[in-house]
Amino acid sequence: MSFIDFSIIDAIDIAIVGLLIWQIYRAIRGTAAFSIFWGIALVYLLWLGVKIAGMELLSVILGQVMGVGVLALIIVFQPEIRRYLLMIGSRYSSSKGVFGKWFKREESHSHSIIGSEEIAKACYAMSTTRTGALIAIERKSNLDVYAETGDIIDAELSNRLIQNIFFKNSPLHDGAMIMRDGRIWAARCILPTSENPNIPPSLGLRHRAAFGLSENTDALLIVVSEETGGISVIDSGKRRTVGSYEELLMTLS
Ligand SMILES: Nc1ncnc2c1ncn2[C@@H]1O[C@H](COP(=O)(O)OP(=O)(O)OP(=O)(O)O)[C@@H](O)[C@H]1O
Repeated sequence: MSFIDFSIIDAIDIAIVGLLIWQIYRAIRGTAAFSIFWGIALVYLLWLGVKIAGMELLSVILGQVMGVGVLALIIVFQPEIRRYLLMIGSRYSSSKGVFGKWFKREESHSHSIIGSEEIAKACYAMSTTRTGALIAIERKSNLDVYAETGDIIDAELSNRLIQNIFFKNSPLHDGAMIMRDGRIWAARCILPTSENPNIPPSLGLRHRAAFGLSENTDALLIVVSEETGGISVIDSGKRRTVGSYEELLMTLS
């Protein structure tokens, strides 16, 4: 009986396959790729059914379709695969290699943010005018994959330029601004939204996007609420509200 042969290796094997399927599901749910994935899964099930039923000709044809299907899958899912691999890379890469994950956060906290004064001035000004803003400051995790979703600016950091970007009528105001090495790297970027059920329902998509990036990377996020003018700093998935310019400057320095 095959059940008697069931070993710990088989259990690990099944667990890894389950985890892979779960990760694929998470990566593609809500996208057009999800429907394609289901289509292919159905063809695969049909192929298994046909094989069990002993229908030789159909089984050979569907087998060929499945063989070519793997290649077709890679082509169809190319953008998703690329985004996912980049996401994994940016999450786990650091100068310390694989183990960097455990060290980088602590290390990041000990460094002050370059240009913190200009950022704090801009955020405080936007808070008083209730201008919504979302700023992601890159640390060790590479944010290229997110910067690519928007427009690369690579401009010198200045209080006025930040305000100009988030000014309501500016074509760049929507989405997030990404900062790298003390420069404004990109604007109008789309960040992954968090699905954490513990985020207060009063916080909308801007805040959820900040939580989402913070959960996936070690970036420091600043959110200025358009609704309340409140400033939040989100770091390692934890939000801290900041009441004054001095407090924000202290948090960033
Ligand atoms: N995934 C995302 N990535 C980047 N920016 C986003 C994302 N989703 C929403 N935003 C930004 O957030 C804005 C909508 O914010 P929304 O009002 O839903 O959020 P909020 O957290 O309630 O913030 P506020 O307090 O400013 O209203 C959008 O116009 C867009 O600029």
